[in-house]
Amino acid sequence: MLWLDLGNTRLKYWLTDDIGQIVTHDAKQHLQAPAELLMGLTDRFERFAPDFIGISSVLGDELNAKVSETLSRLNIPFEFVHVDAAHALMKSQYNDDQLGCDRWLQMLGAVDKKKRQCVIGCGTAVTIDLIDHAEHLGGYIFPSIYLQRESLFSGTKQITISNGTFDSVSQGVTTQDAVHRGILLSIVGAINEISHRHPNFEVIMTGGDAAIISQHVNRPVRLRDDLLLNGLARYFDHSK
Ligand SMILES: Nc1ncnc2c1ncn2[C@@H]1O[C@H](COP(=O)(O)OP(=O)(O)O)[C@@H](O)[C@H]1O
Ligand SMILES: CC(C)(COP(=O)(O)O)[C@@H](O)C(=O)NCCC(=O)O
Ligand SMILES: [K+]
Repeated sequence: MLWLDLGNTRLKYWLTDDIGQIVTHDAKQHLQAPAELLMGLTDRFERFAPDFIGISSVLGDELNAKVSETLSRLNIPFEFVHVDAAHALMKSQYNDDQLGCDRWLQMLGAVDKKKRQCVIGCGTAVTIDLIDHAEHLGGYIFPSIYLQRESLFSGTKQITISNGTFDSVSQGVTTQDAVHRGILLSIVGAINEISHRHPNFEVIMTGGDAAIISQHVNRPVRLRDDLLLNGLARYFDHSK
C-alpha cells in the first residue's frame, strides 16, 4: 500500500508491505505544488507497485483535484479519507464538515476506548484535541511557532526576526530571544494549562515540531510519529 499525508507544509508518504510493515517513507516540503512533487515520485512508487493508495489531505478541493489527476496516471486505485464523526472506533462532537482530516486520523490512530487522551498535532498549525474513552470532545487550533514568527515579522515595523531557534521559555532580553521564547511559551503554556485542566488525560504528541515543543511541557508526553499512518490503516481497514 501507499499512504499519503498532504499537510499544509509537507507531503509525507509511506510504502508498506502485506503485513503493514513500512518499506520506505519520506517527508518533503511541497511548496503548494503537491501534484508536481508527486509527479517526481511516481517512478519510485511504480517500482513498489502498491495495490492501493490511501490519502489524507488538508489542501482543499483545487489542489486535491490536481493530485487526483497525477495519481490517475499510475492506474492504481486511490481514495481520499472523509471524516466520519460517527466512526465505529471514535465518535466526535466536532462539526465533521469542518474537522481537518489529518487531525481526525491522528486521533483515530491513537484512540483507545479504555483511556482519556489529549492528542497534540504539531504541524503548520498546532492542534490540541481531547478524547474521553473514544469520544472526541473537541479541541483548539493555534498557529505554529513558525506562523507566529511570520505574523510578528509582517505585522510590526521593529521586529525583523525571520530565523533563529526555539529552545527556551525563559524571559528574553533581546528581541531575538523575546520573540522565540514568547512564541514557544504561548504553545507550551497552552499545553500545560490544558493538561492541568484535564489531569487524567494521557498527553500524546505528533508532527514535525513535536520534539521541540514537548521538551518544555511539564507532564510526561508520549511522542508518536506513527499516528496518522495508523489512522489511515484503521480507516481503510474498516471501510473495506
Ligand atoms: N518557516 C519555517 N522554517 C523552518 N521550518 C519550518 C517552517 N515552517 C514549517 N517548518 C517545518 O515544517 C514542518 C511541518 O510539520 P508537519 O508535521 O509536516 O506539518 P504539516 O502536516 O502541516 O505539513 C515542521 O517540522 C516545521 O519545523
Ligand atoms: C488545523 C489544520 C490546519 C492542521 O493542518 P496541518 O498543520 O497538519 O497542516 C487542518 O487540520 C485543517 O485545515 N483543519 C480544518 C479546520 C478544523 O479542523 O476545524
Ligand atoms: K490553513
